[in-house]
Amino acid sequence: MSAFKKIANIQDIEDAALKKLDRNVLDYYGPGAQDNITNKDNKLAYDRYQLCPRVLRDVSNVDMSVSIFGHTFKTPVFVAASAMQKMANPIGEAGAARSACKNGAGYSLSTVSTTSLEDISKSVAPLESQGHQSVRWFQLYVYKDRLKSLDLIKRAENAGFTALLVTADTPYLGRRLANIRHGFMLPDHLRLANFDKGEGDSAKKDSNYISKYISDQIDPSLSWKDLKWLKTQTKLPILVKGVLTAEDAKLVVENGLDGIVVSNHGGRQLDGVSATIDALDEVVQAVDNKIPVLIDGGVMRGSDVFKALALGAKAVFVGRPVLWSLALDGEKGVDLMFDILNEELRLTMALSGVSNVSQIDKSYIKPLATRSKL
Ligand SMILES: Cc1cc2nc3c(=O)[nH]c(=O)nc-3n(C[C@H](O)[C@H](O)[C@H](O)COP(=O)(O)O)c2cc1C
Ligand SMILES: CCCCC(=O)C(=O)O
Repeated sequence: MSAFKKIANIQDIEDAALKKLDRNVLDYYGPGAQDNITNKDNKLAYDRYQLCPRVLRDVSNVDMSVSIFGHTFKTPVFVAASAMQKMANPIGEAGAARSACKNGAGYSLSTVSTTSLEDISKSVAPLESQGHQSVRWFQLYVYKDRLKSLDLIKRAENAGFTALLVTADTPYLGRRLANIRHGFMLPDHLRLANFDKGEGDSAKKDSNYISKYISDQIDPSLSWKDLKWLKTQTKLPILVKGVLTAEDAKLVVENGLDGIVVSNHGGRQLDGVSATIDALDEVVQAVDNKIPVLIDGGVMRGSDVFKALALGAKAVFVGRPVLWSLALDGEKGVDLMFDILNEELRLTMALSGVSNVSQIDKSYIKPLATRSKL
């Protein structure tokens, strides 16, 4: 048997990355909160839906493009906002932003990134001048110091970001046991690049740096009235990230906000909540096509993307797969991730008998059948 092994799927990328990263980083990137139940279930839940393909349809051309807020993306696979990507690879957030741009995919940048939002825009500028389109969204944490958030919004607008994702599920950080046990520290050579030097330094006195940073800085009193106020402070559409119920989905619409990301933060916040794919249907029903609904959590395969689209998501974000891909090979690693997920989605669509995304609906999936008795 040949020892040669080619990376064939996202799990292969994850396996390779787990061998490369050190414990400080792995403890932070990998696990969910508490007992990791929701993080695991985000993935497993996709297997509880089966595909229901149609045959003998012309699938010689498959178009994976989707439109959101007037932008057409070449793929519904988007990059999720995750913190501190330079711990995975020195190119950090710019590697993922450039790869998303080349692939015509949506990109989102975390407030607590290790590359500034201005530098992200600079990193994609050469690609834009070659004709690639970069659609960049900014994930906003709302600080106790509102001026800090307002300043980020203005800078995001000026740097060409075209939507805000306001994270609603993190009034406090979830209990991430590996970080509590071993401590977690942003390595000394890195910093939270959207802020002046020294941001977060006082939290560094605490071994669980991130948890302390959030409790010092992020406003746990955030409520719907604050989001309504935020809406008056920017022309950018605001998506609420972290919605899991029909009730909250309706409130997003009633409060005049522009979109939803069905998310449990990759299982990193409240452990024990449902997998996101299981929450998607009720959110989509509640929203009744008034605003776009997107989803993240546990997406590892093109068929997972297909199932999310079938349940009404307009697009799907991937979080950890981007981090593992950066760890594997920087920007090229993320290119490989897109190649794999796009090819898997294209093939799932073709083998299901659909040639464009608007044809994908609930008739193409069903809950896992129980095995019939022989
Ligand atoms: C290491 C890491 C850091 C993250 N940082 C942020 C963040 O700064 N802001 C945020 O809204 N979500 C953050 N998230 C959550 C992601 O945006 C996304 O919801 C989640 O990763 C999706 O699940 P997946 O990793 O299974 O794809 C982070 C996730 C990870 C894994
Ligand atoms: C201050 C960093 C918080 C990042 C975050 O959202 C996460 O770790 O899930």
